[in-house]
Amino acid sequence: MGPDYGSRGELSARSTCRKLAAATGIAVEKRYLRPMATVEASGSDGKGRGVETSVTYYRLEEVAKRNSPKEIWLVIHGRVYDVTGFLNEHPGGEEVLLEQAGGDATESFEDVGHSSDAREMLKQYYIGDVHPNDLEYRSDGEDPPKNNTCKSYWSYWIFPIVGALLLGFLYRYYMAESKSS
Ligand code: HEM
Repeated sequence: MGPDYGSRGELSARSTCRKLAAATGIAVEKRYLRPMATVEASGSDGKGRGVETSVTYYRLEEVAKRNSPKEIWLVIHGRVYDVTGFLNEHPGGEEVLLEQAGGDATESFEDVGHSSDAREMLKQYYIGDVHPNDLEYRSDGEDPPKNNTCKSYWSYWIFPIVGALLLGFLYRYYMAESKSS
């Protein structure tokens, strides 16, 4: 039986975010519009041109099967990496990778304090993301937060506005003070 990629019911919970994205014209980083393993996502190629990339989602049970030296997958920060070809090259040795094989290696990866070069290398082994249903915040069956991109929209707006208001009040206060003295 193929993996379960969720039901359409979960899609409505994200409508607020999608509406916001439509209203602002800002593309949502990842779309979960269809219950499929691979969905299209909008991005930029760094030159201002829009490009279409696809994200493949893997269930944790699928990742867990890749736990032998023949095939090693790991999860780090919700992303799935196929490090089979990296086993013999890992400067920290193959043992540590084998210990984490098929599981979430985020904590051990971070505990080692890997360099930025090591983090850059991750890209080479990236094969997809953990399916949203398997992320920790889904474990209680609740819908996830709208998504990180949407959360950041609010912080982009609120902090500058509050800051500008504060500055305005301070300016008026000092002007009133200097007039009265
Ligand atoms: C795809 C995943 C990984 C990549 C690309 C990677 C890459 C690297 C690199 C480039 C280094 C050299 C030191 C540095 O630049 O930070 C390193 C060292 C090391 N890594 Fe990893 N690593 C990965 C996963 C892991 C995991 C899951 C563990 C689990 C414990 C681990 C444990 C270590 C250890 C113990 C060292 C040696 C640190 C030292 O000697 O100071 N690595 N790794």
